[in-house]
Amino acid sequence: MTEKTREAALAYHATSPAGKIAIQPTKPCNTQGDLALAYTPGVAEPVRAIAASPEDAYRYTAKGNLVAVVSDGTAVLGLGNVGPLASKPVLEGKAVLFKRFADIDVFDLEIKASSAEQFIEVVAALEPTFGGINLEDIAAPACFAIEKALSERLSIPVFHDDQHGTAVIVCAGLLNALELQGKSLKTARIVCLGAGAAGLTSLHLLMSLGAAVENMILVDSRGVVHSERTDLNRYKQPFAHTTPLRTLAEAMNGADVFIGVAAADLVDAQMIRAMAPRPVVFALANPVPEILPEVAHAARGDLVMATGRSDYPNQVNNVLGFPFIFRGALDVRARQINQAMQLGAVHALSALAKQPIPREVLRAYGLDHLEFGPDYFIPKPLDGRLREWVPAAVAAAAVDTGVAQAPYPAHYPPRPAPSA
Ligand SMILES: NC(=O)C1=CN([C@@H]2O[C@H](COP(=O)(O)OP(=O)(O)OC[C@H]3O[C@@H](n4cnc5c(N)ncnc54)[C@H](OP(=O)(O)O)[C@@H]3O)[C@@H](O)[C@H]2O)C=CC1
Ligand SMILES: CC(=O)C(=O)O
Ligand SMILES: [Mg+2]
Repeated sequence: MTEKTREAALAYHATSPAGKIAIQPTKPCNTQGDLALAYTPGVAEPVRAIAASPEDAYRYTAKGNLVAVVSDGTAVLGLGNVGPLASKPVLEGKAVLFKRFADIDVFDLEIKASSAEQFIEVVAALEPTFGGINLEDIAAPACFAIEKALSERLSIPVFHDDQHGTAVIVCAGLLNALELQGKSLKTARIVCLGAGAAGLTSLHLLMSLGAAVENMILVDSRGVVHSERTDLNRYKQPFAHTTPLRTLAEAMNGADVFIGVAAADLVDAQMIRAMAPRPVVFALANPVPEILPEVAHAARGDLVMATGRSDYPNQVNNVLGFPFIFRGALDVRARQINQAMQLGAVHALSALAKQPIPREVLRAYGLDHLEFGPDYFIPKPLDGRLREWVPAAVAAAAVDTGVAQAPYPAHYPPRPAPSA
């Protein structure tokens, strides 16, 4: 990051009021009469109603449109375990995006927990407050057990954004990028650098779309994940093949796809040159990718590329997922966000990228023209059509798979065909 950008980012956050989000009332509270409704004695009426019928919480409180964005600060972007307090700008950022893109209200909750069990207890105890839980920036492997325990205990959706949000966008982006390169997901040789929340879950969702585990090479901080390693946790083990490959450089030789969800500057031009013809390079670590686009493009002219950032073309980032996936899930009161709902989002995103781009989207990005191609194979976050396309696909899949507790909303676009 340049010194100028660093200063601009700090000034942006420090401008009064500090931070990025505030809470505001939704009902008038200006007169004695308003006060008597908002607070005592009037407030006792919804209290009585909810005590008698818990479902009424969705009618009389903000619960149904309120999501907790929760972190323990153990894997904040690619900056590592910086702790819960330092995760607050990221969580406030997620809150802004939930509100800006999907009109969902958020409390950001930075939890100082001494163990995964304590973290689970704290979050589980918050269930009455929220319509859904978005776990954020919790390191693997603890994130897998935390999400599983909370999903089993709670009857509201629990969604680890870095796992499933990222996986949805990686899949949507990769389907389109491979199409542009004339390659198939079934036969593509995929190298994934990063065997944590984002990496492992992206590989699993890619497999549900037809990618073959035998074509995947997983790489972590100790090199290639292979069958002779004795240090692998149970989440990495399914990807441990018998192979002579040991280093990232060896793994990249002949690869069709590189997915980087690890840390900054781990890939060099030589590795990119060693990939197969017409490769796909997703360097998704934030804030600094595994390789910068200018370096990768200089290495060869036949690649298509994405990063996780807003300042390059093709932003493969979970911002395209979590606001819209939760919008669809909340609107049908889904009990969970299952794989069918995630795949609904994948197909909606990849299809939307092939539609002509409205003028207001071009304007927001200062562009005259853009069409489906190497510089545009995933929708842009400021595209207002995301708010229609993705929630509709997610809500339809929730209804079809029986996890919705409310019907497909009447104000949504006409129902898309059931997801495959
Ligand atoms: N663009 C997007 O939308 C998203 C991007 N990300 C980015 O992906 C990265 C990982 O996030 P997440 O999965 O949540 O984090 P985790 O902590 O769960 O996983 C990090 C993984 O990266 C590996 N790793 C870390 N440093 C290195 C290194 N120097 N060389 C090789 N591997 C390394 C770790 O290896 P080991 O297992 O050996 O410890 C681990 O497997 C971050 O940079 C984050 O910003 C994450 C989510 C969304
Ligand atoms: C985008 C995001 O969630 C991350 O980098 O962690
Ligand atoms: Mg994250």
